[in-house]
Amino acid sequence: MPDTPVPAPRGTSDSVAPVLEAVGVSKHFEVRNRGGNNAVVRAVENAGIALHRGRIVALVGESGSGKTTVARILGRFYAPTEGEIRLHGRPVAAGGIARRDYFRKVQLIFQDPFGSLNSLHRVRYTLGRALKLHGHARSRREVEDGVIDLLRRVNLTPPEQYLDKFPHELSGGQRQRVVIARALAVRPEVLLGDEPISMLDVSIRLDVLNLLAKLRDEEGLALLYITHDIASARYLCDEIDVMYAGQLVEGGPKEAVIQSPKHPYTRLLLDSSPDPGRSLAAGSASEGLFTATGELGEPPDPADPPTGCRFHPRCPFAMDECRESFPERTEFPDGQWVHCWLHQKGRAHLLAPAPPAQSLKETRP
Ligand SMILES: Nc1ncnc2c1ncn2[C@@H]1O[C@H](COP(=O)(O)OP(=O)(O)OP(=O)(O)O)[C@@H](O)[C@H]1O
Repeated sequence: MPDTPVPAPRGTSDSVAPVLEAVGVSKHFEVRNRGGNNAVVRAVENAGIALHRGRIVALVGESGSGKTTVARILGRFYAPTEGEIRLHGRPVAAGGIARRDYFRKVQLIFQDPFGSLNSLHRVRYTLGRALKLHGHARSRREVEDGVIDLLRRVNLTPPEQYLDKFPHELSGGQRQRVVIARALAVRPEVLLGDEPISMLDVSIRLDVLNLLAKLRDEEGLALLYITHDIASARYLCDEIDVMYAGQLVEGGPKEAVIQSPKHPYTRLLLDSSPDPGRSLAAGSASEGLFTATGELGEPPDPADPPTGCRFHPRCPFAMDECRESFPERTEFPDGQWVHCWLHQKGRAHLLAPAPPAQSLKETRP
């Protein structure tokens, strides 16, 4: 993996209105627990996320933190229990925007390229059908040209080599490119990628990340990139949002979040991954820092989450306030933000990193 991350386009997300936005969304699932009683899984609580043209937001968090649920709410697979989704500022719920129109603008890419494609259909049919369904090609010639163009855009070249392949004749990375091409056939403005590289061979992950970067830079797509892996988030994204047990705890420009985390949970994540470049190159995302639960402890049960800030039982700085209520958002001039009582109570200095052992020795009298 190269050292240099893909450069972010100029401008900040604050300067323009978001294409797609989740505003104060919660998702509660009603389930039956092991004892046969009704329970409510509080998968996402009052989350806000904004996706802008030509920018990629990473949503990171350990397994079960609610990332997929956020993507499914944004993709209109789930209706939020509370809050709303806005496309170009217009609420989408209750007839605001027809589902078909919505799916023309917003496409979701799943983790599993194997399960996402119909094994009985050749690439030509899969992509051609998507073009026809959305009215972007009619005649045989238009469909053929459109399919070839899509294959080129996802770097499956020469395209003729892929037209008549079945999914099982493609590698995992090629299949994921076909999945992305099918999403592009719709001409969306937003792509929601739910761990789009985690099931791919390590050797081809970087290619798919670079393809997503190209779609951002050259086509101005707004992207949500869901991952366990901070290394790939740092490589690809412009912003990183951190989710813990259904609550978005921190976010902002990626380097600000990585260099100067403002939430103890983000700090723990980063401390568990001293070299964020390593986990992408070394193996699967699940081998990265988020499964190092020995260090991070167990996440809470979403059917019985802790009160207040859900991180407080694992937080070394927990105060009474943390148990009582979830803090307001603290904003910083560079666009970084955090929900943490340390900042509300003037105790953020506790988060400052300890000086390295060497410099301690040097300054000792
Ligand atoms: N349809 C559902 N019914 C009941 N509970 C659900 C449903 N979907 C998700 N959950 C629960 O909501 C919580 C958040 O799940 P979600 O899949 O969004 O997390 P995640 O961060 O994407 O995890 P992973 O990284 O493992 O995919 C989990 O406790 C999960 O079990």
